[in-house]
Amino acid sequence: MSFSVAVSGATGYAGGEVLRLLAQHPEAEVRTVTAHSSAGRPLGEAAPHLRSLAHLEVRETTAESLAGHDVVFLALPHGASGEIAAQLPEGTLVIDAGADHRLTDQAAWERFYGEGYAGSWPYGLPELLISPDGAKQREALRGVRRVAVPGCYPTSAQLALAPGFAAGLLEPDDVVIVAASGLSGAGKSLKPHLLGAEAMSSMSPYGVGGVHRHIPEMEQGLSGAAGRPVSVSFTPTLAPMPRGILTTATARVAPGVGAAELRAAWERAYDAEPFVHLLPEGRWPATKSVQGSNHAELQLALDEHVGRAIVTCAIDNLAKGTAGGAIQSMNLALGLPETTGLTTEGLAP
Ligand SMILES: NC(=O)C1=CN([C@@H]2O[C@H](COP(=O)(O)OP(=O)(O)OC[C@H]3O[C@@H](n4cnc5c(N)ncnc54)[C@H](OP(=O)(O)O)[C@@H]3O)[C@@H](O)[C@H]2O)C=CC1
Ligand SMILES: CC(=O)N[C@@H](CCC(=O)OP(=O)(O)O)C(=O)O
Repeated sequence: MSFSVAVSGATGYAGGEVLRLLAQHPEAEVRTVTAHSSAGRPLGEAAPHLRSLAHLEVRETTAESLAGHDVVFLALPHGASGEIAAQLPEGTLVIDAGADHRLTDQAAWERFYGEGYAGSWPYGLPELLISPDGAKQREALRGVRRVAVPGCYPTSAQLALAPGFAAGLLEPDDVVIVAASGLSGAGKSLKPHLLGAEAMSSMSPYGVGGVHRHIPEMEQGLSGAAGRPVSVSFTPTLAPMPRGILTTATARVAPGVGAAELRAAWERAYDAEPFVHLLPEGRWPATKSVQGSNHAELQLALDEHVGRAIVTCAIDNLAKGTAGGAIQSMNLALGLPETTGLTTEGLAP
């Protein structure tokens, strides 16, 4: 059985990666691609790497152009997907790569995004531990017709720390997360600080001081895992690479927690997961190993000097951090094997 699919924001980085993965998905048939300023042009002009889909004409993003498909992916700027999603039939599976439907707390959404809260949808991170009893988000995605795909930083941060919170091993009030992202995380539109001359051979922080919009999303997920409020200090940095996120997340361990107990919690959480793995001791995550794949690599250590767990996680921001996670959720929603059309193999060198 194959499913008809429309992808909006098809000429952007997130939409383009959704299309690259759909082109290799055995059950998906991409019928429609939509965007905005490139409407009326062949997709191949904006996305020459998508050879098998290059002939499709990009259409304007409207409820009419997206109608009549089994699955619609929205990869639009923040604020644009809430409005269009409200016009799509309830029976259509709508998967939003943007932030419009990620947060359950309206006040938090408005604080970071402004007006236009559109309600929350099932959160598309199947491996996320959602309570101290070991339940995962996966079950909440089976058969749904709406999915909010997580932000790329929150994907890595929550995968990094949720096992420790669910197991009661980490203190909730002293969590520090620093992450480096490849430049594609900022999207395709022109931004002066992302010009090659500014961003190559250089690293710099941005969104410093508790102002990045991914903070409430991280706190929402980690609080669920912990069963009590978790507060997060988060600092993003830009790294001179096209793709990839390397997150370093640290938290104080509860009194008496040792290294073996920490390791066992992460092993228990992820040993049976197809796309999230704790590396063997002594090996550390690298963005290169996960490039182009739906894989998240983790490693951890106990810094006994300061009593902190240090957890690192590498993902591809466009794959597991967006499009891969979106397709994994699509598979669950449609009742397909969760791994269909996805890979754990990265690119080397
Ligand atoms: N880049 C990333 O790593 C991640 C991105 N996301 C999310 O995915 C979404 C898209 O991001 P990204 O691909 O990076 O952005 P891009 O800037 O690369 O692409 C934006 C896309 O949206 C289209 N577009 C712009 N304005 C409108 C509009 N008013 N109506 C319809 N279409 C419009 C553009 O079309 P055109 O070019 O024709 O104007 C383009 O196809 C965002 O919500 C982002 O938060 C989520 C996780 C990670
Ligand atoms: C490098 C960079 O600029 N990254 C983006 C995050 C991209 C992403 O995943 O987030 P959304 O889906 O919430 O847009 C940022 O910090 O705003």
